[in-house]
Amino acid sequence: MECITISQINNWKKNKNKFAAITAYDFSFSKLFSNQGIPIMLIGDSLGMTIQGHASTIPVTIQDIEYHTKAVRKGTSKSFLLSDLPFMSYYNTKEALKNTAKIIQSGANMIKIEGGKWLIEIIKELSSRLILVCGHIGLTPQSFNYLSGYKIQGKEQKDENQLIDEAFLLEEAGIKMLVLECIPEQLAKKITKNLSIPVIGIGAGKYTDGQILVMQDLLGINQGKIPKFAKNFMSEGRSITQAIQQYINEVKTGMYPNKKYSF
Ligand SMILES: Nc1nc(=O)c2c([nH]1)NC[C@@H]1CN(c3ccc(C(=O)N[C@@H](CCC(=O)O)C(=O)O)cc3)CN21
Ligand SMILES: CC(C)C(=O)C(=O)O
Ligand SMILES: [Mg+2]
Repeated sequence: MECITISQINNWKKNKNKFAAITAYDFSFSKLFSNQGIPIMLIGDSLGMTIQGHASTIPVTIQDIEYHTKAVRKGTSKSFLLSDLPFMSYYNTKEALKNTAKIIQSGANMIKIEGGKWLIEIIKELSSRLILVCGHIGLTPQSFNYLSGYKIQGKEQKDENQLIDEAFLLEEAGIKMLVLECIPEQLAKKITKNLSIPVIGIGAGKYTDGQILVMQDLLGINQGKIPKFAKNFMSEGRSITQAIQQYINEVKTGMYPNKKYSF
């Protein structure tokens, strides 16, 4: 089966076809999500919390992401796979290149890195070598300590301006996709409209080109603190496949995320 490509994803943005992405960490769920028509799966460093039971994503290693990326790739030849580079695995260009190689060789189509301005040179190097890079700004969980917890970002005018500037800078440096996490809906709308690359939101309201959720949140498996934006699609007695269909449908029609799940 042919794999979804970045040019297809670009077309979805152009044609205003909203798309639903989901995190996946293993073979079984990868196969199920892919068979249900999920076009993009993220091997997220959230696995440090959802799979390993840590209190943050900080302990996740490049070996962990390699292992899970390989498992997820075994489950699908169709879905576009995006893998996080974990904490401190891209602190300079050399480390970023070395660790990107491991992840792409494990089966990822694109890598994702968290941060703004400081990443410019690294993104330029990676994209000049024709690596697909996804940015991630707003709430960046790898900066959990610096941010004093998992909180909404971009609420003050100056933070809003900084996020807009960073989004432009990252696009200019060469990212081909951007994740916006936990920011006000109107700010995400502005950024999405003004970038030519696809923007995926989580807790960023309904105007982004795509949505992503952590699989344990949308399948009601998360027994800890549930973020405001996370919707349990397993309610009303649905099966897992029905829940995934419901999620895809609600994203495509703009039903999710409504006000209740946005900032
Ligand atoms: N299961 C799970 N779901 C996630 O979405 C997720 C992870 N794990 N781990 C990595 C990060 C951490 N994330 C989080 C975690 C908590 C909140 C949270 O509780 N936020 C408050 C915001 C409070 C505010 O500033 O208004 C909320 O009520 O949603 C948000 C994102 C998102 N990611
Ligand atoms: C929440 C998403 C965007 C992520 O980075 C992860 O799952 O690690
Ligand atoms: Mg992540």
